Amino acid sequence: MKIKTNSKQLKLSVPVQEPPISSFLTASGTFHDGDFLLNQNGLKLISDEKQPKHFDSKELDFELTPEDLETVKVIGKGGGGVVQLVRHKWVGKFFAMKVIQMNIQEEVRKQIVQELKINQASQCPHVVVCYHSFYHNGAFSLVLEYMDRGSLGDVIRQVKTILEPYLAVVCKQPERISGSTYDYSSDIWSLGMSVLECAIGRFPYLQSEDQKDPPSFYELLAAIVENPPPTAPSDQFSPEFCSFISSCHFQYFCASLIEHSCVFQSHPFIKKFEDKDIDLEILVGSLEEPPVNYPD
Ligand SMILES: Nc1ncnc2c1ncn2[C@@H]1O[C@H](COP(=O)(O)OP(=O)(O)OP(=O)(O)O)[C@@H](O)[C@H]1O
Repeated sequence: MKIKTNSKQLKLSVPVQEPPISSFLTASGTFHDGDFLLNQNGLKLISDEKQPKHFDSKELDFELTPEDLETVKVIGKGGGGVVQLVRHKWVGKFFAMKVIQMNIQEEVRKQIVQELKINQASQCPHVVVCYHSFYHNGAFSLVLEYMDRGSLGDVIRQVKTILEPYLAVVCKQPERISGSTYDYSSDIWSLGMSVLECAIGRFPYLQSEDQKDPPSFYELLAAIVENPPPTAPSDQFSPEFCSFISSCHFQYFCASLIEHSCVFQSHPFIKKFEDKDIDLEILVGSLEEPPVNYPD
């Protein structure tokens, strides 16, 4: 007898085969990924000449090991892990320590390694300094410059919206990070969305001002795919600002044009306040609450 089968019903999803632990962790507890080595002594990069290059504590004139740090309190939580306020036991200096649990999934590990490499290599004065990083007891720890006002998100929670002149200065600073060869179209799109959120005081993909909870991942995905990209309301914002937000979308959807990008270098919105000497300290000074993460 011949049984008729529906080929669709026979589809099986095969679980992704993750590489064995030994492919990224040595027996002595050193995490490795290509030329990247990380353990409780810190980070090393093996150059082409196979000479390990040690990364010493950036800009610090004292030693920094995990044992030198004591936790004061937890100050934040992000997608990647928990952020603690820590104090150097002997010197008394405060740091923010981001602790990310090692993930067995290769893709997530690659992202963590990428973040660690970028943090380590960054020399930009507008990027939070990563003084040191460790891998210990199954977790990555990044010892970061402590920002006593928290993140831009923490500032918006207090001021609700940020005025255009300050946003222009903030945008001008990411420009300095990226330089003229910046070509991450999705990050340009994210910048546009973040700046718009700061300006209107709510997540741009929310349906209305009453909807306080951010959408779920799938709601967001559907909104991005099905709707035109959010724009700045032209009756509330300058033509330059509205054009800047639209340009960020445009750059994203026309990635090939990125090379010739004029978004950061010469966009009228960025240039508009250039000679006005806008000081972000005035924005920070206007916050009513004391520094959110200040030690008790
Ligand atoms: N260097 C820092 N100084 C002071 N507070 C910080 C510092 N870094 C992070 N925080 C606090 O911890 C919170 C979480 O930060 P974290 O970088 O883990 O996540 P995120 O950037 O908000 O999101 P994601 O993990 O998705 O990137 C921030 O919102 C902020 O309040």
